[in-house]
Amino acid sequence: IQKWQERKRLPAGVRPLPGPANLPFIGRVHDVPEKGSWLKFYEWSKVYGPIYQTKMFGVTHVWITSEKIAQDLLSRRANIYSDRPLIPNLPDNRTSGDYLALLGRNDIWKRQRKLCNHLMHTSALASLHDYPTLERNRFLYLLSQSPEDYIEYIEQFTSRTVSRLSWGSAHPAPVLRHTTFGLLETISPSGALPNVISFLRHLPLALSPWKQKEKARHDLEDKQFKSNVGFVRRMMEVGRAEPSFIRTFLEEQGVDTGKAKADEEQKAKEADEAMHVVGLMAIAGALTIGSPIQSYILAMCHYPEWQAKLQEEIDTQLAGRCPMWEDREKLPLLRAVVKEVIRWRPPVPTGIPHAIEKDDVYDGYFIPAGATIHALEWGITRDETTYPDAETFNPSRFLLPSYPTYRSPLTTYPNLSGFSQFGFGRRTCQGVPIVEQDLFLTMGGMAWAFTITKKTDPVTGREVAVHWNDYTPLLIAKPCRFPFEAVPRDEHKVKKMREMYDDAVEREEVEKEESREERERTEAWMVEAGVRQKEEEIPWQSVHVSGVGGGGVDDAPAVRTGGTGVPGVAVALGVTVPAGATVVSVAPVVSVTPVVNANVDVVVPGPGVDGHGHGHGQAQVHQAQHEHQPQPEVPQEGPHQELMDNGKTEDEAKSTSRGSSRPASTRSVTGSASGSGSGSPIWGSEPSLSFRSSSAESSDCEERDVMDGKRGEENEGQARRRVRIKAVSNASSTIESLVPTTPEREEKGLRLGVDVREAEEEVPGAWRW
Ligand code: HEM
Repeated sequence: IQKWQERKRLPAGVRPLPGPANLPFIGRVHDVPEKGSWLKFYEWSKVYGPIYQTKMFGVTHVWITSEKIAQDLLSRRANIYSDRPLIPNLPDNRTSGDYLALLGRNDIWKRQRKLCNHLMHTSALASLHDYPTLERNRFLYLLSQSPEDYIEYIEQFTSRTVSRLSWGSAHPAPVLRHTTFGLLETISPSGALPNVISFLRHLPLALSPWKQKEKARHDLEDKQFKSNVGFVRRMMEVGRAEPSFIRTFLEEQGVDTGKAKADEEQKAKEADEAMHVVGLMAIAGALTIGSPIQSYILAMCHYPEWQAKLQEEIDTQLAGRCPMWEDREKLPLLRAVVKEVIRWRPPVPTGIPHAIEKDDVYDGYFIPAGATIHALEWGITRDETTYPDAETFNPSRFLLPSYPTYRSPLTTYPNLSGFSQFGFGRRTCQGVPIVEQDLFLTMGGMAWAFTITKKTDPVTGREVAVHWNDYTPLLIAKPCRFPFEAVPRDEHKVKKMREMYDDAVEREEVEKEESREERERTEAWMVEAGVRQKEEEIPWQSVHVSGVGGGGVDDAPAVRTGGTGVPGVAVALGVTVPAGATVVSVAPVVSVTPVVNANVDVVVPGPGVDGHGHGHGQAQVHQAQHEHQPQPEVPQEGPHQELMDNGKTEDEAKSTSRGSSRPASTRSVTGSASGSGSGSPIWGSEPSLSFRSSSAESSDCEERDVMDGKRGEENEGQARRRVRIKAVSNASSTIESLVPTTPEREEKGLRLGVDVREAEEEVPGAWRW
């Protein structure tokens, strides 16, 4: 019947679009893999041509793999091709006004897009207030300290930068990350079943796990957005608001009252709408930009020759300086690399779909009203007429006149403006200035600071394989974790990175204090939403530091003088201690109960403890009773229950880790929550307890994991860094006398030592805001 109806709709002489034969009702759903769906759609384009259709549960999907056709339809016929389809798992997406990018073509969308455009333009004129540089400087140093945590640091970079742009502060970044990735799941075809089996959307809330999850996520997001705007207002009142999209809006709207009530109501409505527009901009920034940053590292592993050329350009043009945004005219190759990374591995490979509002005919083919139109970005970037030898990463295509994509002058081109990867027509991406600056600075900064290479297996001496195209399956695709080395290029850069980081951290001090109220509030919401565990439920870890020498007690003077880290305490923190860092963290004495968990970074202390009879330290990791735990002052960026969440039973997790400290070099080895570590060395070149038990190739590559800390290496990495461990010495009284309890510490419930936060701020890699 459906086929007959469709044929009846066809105007005379017009053909239906080609495409694979459809099964009744489900169409071709079964053919589309969950992972890399764009590869399948691209494969079909090789069979059916650059515009073809598929059916899925009665909906017509049109796939376009030619930039020209995408322009012809989505840009030149924008009056009928600018709507958005309904997202079954977010059924009010076209009308609610919460997410501008998902709105239908209606007045709300027009109004919001105008505002978004204005805010973006204003901010771009002020060079985004240098926020990307500030965060880039922080990012480079963190990456240098722990390259294996690159995903975490990249996500921090993108979410913190866009939080600053949106609300003038980085404090909303952790919650933004959580709610944003939840939204990505909600709207992605592979993220929620109703998006594929659309009738599931009719299930009532009580019966729909997808609706329940989305509601909880949305509630949290709403509270957070309101809190963020409240924060900006509060700062404006005292004249301390940093520049931001919201501040621009509120300033222009005029914060003065004394107007007619109707005006005030109208203003409140407008402010509410602006809150959502800015929220969406933050979401878009937090979601997307991490993809090309990660793809850059992947590209450098496979194309070292381009990295060498890029380094040469930076070195010669900037005389050893780290690239700044003002240098862009001088660095065409860097701009070409940025563009080529996006072309080579499109961050939104399936595109964001449009919907057509009226029947249309293109090149003799019928496109029915209501069809979902996909500009398949993956296919568009593989069009050999525009991008010869498309599979190869080749920035030359934007720099040499022999290529179709060359454009002069090279002081301006290549750039990202008008690039197909940011969409078409009236729905084009509004965030290009942010993307351009973020990518220029991070990729340029990485090329300046590090040589990225594949790893070498220390046993076989062979290169460790790196995948080419194993990407996450959601709408925004990111490369699955892969191993690599990021070797600082010289000592000067190491020093410089530290200075840049210190400056960035210093700048944040005041801001942290000012946003304390909001941070505490959002922390409580995260707990309420189950993203974090309640403080009293957290299985606090305590580290029993015993033995002589480098084991801890003998190093107590370091605590007193604020000198180099104490080995035992360093273990307790779970972070690498850079030589000379002040690492002091002695938490209250808690009863030391059966040994349970050894999930910590093990730090071989650096200079400064050499003189303390190193080699005899033992670290035993215990689970503490937690009757009298102090409340932490600093909220964490992610869930902190992961330590005990690695799928291990308590028995499995029981372990005692012992070892001898190795002096001199500062070296981090990770210990695992599982395994019987008893009596085996945890320090040394071959740790018996390896946190990263799975190989990079077998890494779990689900986006969700990254945020929830449930599975996958990424989360293990986060857990390792975020867990709060309390140190207790078997000679605690000695330490207590060396580090007297202050009234302030007493108040916090801390009997001993300097609180953990102090050390965390000192040491990169610990959790932070
Ligand atoms: C690498 C990063 C990014 C990529 C690849 C990207 C790509 C895209 C794409 C493909 C679209 C859909 C265009 C269409 O429907 O034809 C889009 C829409 C949009 N993007 Fe981006 N984007 C990125 C970053 C950003 C950022 C940082 C912002 C922050 C302001 C942003 C804001 C938006 C908005 C507001 C829309 C919706 C426009 C509308 O529906 O009217 N994007 N983006």
